[in-house]
Amino acid sequence: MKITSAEFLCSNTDVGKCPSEPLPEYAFIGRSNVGKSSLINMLTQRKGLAKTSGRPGKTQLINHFKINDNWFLVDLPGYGYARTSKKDKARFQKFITRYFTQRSQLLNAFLLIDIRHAPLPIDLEFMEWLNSKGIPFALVFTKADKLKPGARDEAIKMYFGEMQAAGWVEVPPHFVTSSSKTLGGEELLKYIGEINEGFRASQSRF
Ligand SMILES: Nc1nc2c(ncn2[C@@H]2O[C@H](COP(=O)(O)OP(=O)(O)OP(=O)(O)O)[C@@H](O)[C@H]2O)c(=O)[nH]1
Ligand SMILES: [Mg+2]
Repeated sequence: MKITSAEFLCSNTDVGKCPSEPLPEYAFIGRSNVGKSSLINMLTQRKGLAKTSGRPGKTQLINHFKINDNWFLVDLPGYGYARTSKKDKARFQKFITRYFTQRSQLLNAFLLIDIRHAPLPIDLEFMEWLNSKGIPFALVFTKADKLKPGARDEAIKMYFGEMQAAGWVEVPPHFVTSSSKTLGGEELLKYIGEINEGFRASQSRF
């Protein structure tokens, strides 16, 4: 699938105020600084569309981007940033939880993992939580440019080995990306395109 148009629609903390059109939606989540906003810019080929920063904690709101006029990409705040105040952490957790549990058009979450990191408890907990809520998700190993190709495969193998040791019988679909070297976008967009098609086919039956 090709992205031909991408526009920023709105930012907010209230899921009730998110766009009301019943279009398929995909959310990017993961630790602060993992590269969520950069990946949205890479996929849409629009550099400044989502705000990025070298410092963790840049994205603070639920940001909706309308793609090809018929689906949404959503950039969310990261979790796990140690320097966020307790009050802000609780606030983020509240609106992110509401977003995931109430946004019925969310078809798939993409959980981003820095390819250099072994499974971190916070990521595994988040995966378990998504699973418990029945929210489908795929993993995106980001910053692949930081490792040589052979080391990437090894890192992913180790990651899945540890996930299995933590009790995951089936590992989720996964993608390997680099926003700075523009890698992995086509596969990810193909995946979204397939889900979009399934969604539209299921709707046209009624
Ligand atoms: N080398 C490399 N750096 C990257 C890549 N993706 C993002 N970065 C850098 O990582 C930093 C964080 O990127 P963001 O896209 O702002 O990360 P985020 O996950 O949106 O962060 P928060 O909004 O704070 O949660 C920036 O300095 C980016 O330039 C990548 O694929 N490779
Ligand atoms: Mg961000």
